[in-house]
Amino acid sequence: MAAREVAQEQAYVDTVYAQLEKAAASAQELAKEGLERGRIGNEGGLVERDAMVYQAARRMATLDAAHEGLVFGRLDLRPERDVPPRYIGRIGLRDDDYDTLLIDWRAPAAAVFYQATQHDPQGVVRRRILRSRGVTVLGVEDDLLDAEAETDLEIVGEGALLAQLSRARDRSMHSIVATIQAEQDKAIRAPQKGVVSISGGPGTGKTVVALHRAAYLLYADRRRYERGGVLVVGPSGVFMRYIERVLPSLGETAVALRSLGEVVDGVKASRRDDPAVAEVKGSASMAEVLRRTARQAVPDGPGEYRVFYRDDNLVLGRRELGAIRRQLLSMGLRNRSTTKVASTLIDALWRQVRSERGRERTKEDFSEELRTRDDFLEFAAAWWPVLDAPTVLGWLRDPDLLARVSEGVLDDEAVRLLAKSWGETLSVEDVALLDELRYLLGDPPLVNTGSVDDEWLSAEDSSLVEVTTASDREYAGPRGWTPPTHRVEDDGFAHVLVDEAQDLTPMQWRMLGRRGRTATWTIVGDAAQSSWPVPAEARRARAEALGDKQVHEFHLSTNYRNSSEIYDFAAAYAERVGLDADLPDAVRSTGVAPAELTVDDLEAAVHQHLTELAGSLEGTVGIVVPVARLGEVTRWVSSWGEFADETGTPESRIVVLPGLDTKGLEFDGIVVVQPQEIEDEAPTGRATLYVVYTRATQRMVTLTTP
Ligand SMILES: Nc1ncnc2c1ncn2[C@@H]1O[C@H](COP(=O)(O)OP(=O)(O)OP(=O)(O)O)[C@@H](O)[C@H]1O
Repeated sequence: MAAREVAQEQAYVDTVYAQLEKAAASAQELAKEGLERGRIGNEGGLVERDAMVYQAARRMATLDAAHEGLVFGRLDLRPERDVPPRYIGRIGLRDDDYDTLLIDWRAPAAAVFYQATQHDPQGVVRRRILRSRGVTVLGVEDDLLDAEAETDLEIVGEGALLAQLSRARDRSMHSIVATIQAEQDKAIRAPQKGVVSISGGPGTGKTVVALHRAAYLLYADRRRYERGGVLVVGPSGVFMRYIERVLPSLGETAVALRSLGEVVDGVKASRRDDPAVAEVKGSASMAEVLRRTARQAVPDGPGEYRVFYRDDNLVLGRRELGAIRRQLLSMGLRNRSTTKVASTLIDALWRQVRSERGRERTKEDFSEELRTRDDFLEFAAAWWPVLDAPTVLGWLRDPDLLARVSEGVLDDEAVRLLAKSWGETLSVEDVALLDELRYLLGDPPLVNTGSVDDEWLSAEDSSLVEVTTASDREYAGPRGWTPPTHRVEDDGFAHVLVDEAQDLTPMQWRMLGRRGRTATWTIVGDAAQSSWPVPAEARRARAEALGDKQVHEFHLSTNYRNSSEIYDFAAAYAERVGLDADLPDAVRSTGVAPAELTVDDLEAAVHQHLTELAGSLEGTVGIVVPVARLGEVTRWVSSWGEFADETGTPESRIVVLPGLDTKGLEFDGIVVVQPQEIEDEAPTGRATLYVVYTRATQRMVTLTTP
């Protein structure tokens, strides 16, 4: 019976793929036609070409992405409705007569696929999930939702969800379109306005649900979100690589995926400060410290200007210059005031002109003379240069300046920690400080480029070689969307999605808030997994970032990641150490409890258990270590030749990583090395260890020396 059902579905799926081929061919045709238009050689042709090539590229990207597992669902409704079965897929497709062949999973007509339950079947008799590889249907799994309906439908399989959850994990997250659960679907399709806040314990699908929500929004209001951009922010580069395939696999690329170290356009940081330093740099007090810093005189700038004018010796010394600086700062952002510097200095100098010969001339004469003097112009430029944020952040390396701007805001210990924290490269925590300074300083005034723009647009100019088209830029890679410039005015997005939000520092909330002033938001987090030690301060910063937007709360209550044995162990730990954890139900059991072992020889034990897990599990294995042991354990593992092919790259099956870096990730097997040390490493070490204990899908071993 099962084989017969599969064969029937295969016939339908074949029809859909044939239509997909046709759609792809017509998209290519459109691209070709567009390029032809570009050759006509007038501006209209170019614009049309860009629009057509862009549309075609978007269509092709969507069609390409949808290829794998294109058709994944079928709904049979009650017979009295007398409608043919509905097929649900990654994209929508119509046949040549414009009849629906496949419904996009995000379309209203597909909602019932996710929301119908036995308790409330909503007219659905049978929900069927098709399991495929490439274009081949491998099997079907059915749910009978309405046993009373009179039909001759066959029921096959025993639950697509459990089959999906038991699969071996690789290093990337996968889309869950086929098995989205009803409570998850509600969050995905939540009203677009304001803020959707999704909470839930470990493994409840917060991340994957949030990403499907981004895809849903792009579907529901493509114009708005594609134009304004969707920003997805996660804790680390490793995490962003883990999730980066989900949206493209749903056909969506108009999304900027950024880790917290990459939120500021053009900046990339991955180094993390020590927890104690991170606490200082992340605290809201830093906003005041930076405000004062951005008002300081340029540290190596000139301290005096002298000029002899007719009979007068005119001098601007430190005190006068300080007053002029404050006056300029009161007039607007520092960089924006560059245009007012010369005239303000001239005003101050003119007030010193007292001699008769000096006063014979007008102020305009005086001004004109100064503006042609090289020494004056050089002085003005050096005294009030256009400042970029990294330069000003660098001022804080000077202990005297740091002490001056921190006075009364940071305590001595915080100042000491900051003073020795600055490294060769920016840390993740520095990025939010940098962003704060960008806004305090302002963009420099735009230089007038005259008629350059007009020249660029001239299609007659045969020397004009176009390097990229809009579609090249958008579809260049998985992290597609970028703002048009690095200027603060282009920082805003139409939607901001924050994952692992419980870890954001107040300064990071400020940074994101500036990107989402007019945006809708999705915020995802679990307070018990927080590694930020001052939650009340972060809550205030979050509220400020969101302003008066309405917040819609959603809660997820089932853990789909961990086996129940592993999650019971983690939950018992959370209770024992007093974490106020949101404890979901874990639905899948393996019959294998985690092993807590005390060992004499740590290296030999890691080797033994890694060998065992890597041998018995098909998917990924993580070795989680205290930060202080990262180098040592990494050396061990790379010296064991048998794992050489499976370690060493970001895609490897076996990875060694510190506790904090496991946030958001999952592995089939986990070896936890010295859990007590992980707990003791930071004030929030218990939350970190709880995160570590909730990463494994199948097996977990903890190793402790006596
Ligand atoms: N409806 C579903 N069908 C299939 N798999 C699912 C479903 N919901 C969640 N999962 C899987 O459960 C795992 C956990 O999901 P996810 O990482 O999104 O959880 P999370 O709540 O963000 O976890 P954490 O807070 O612990 O990082 C993933 O492998 C995800 O694919």
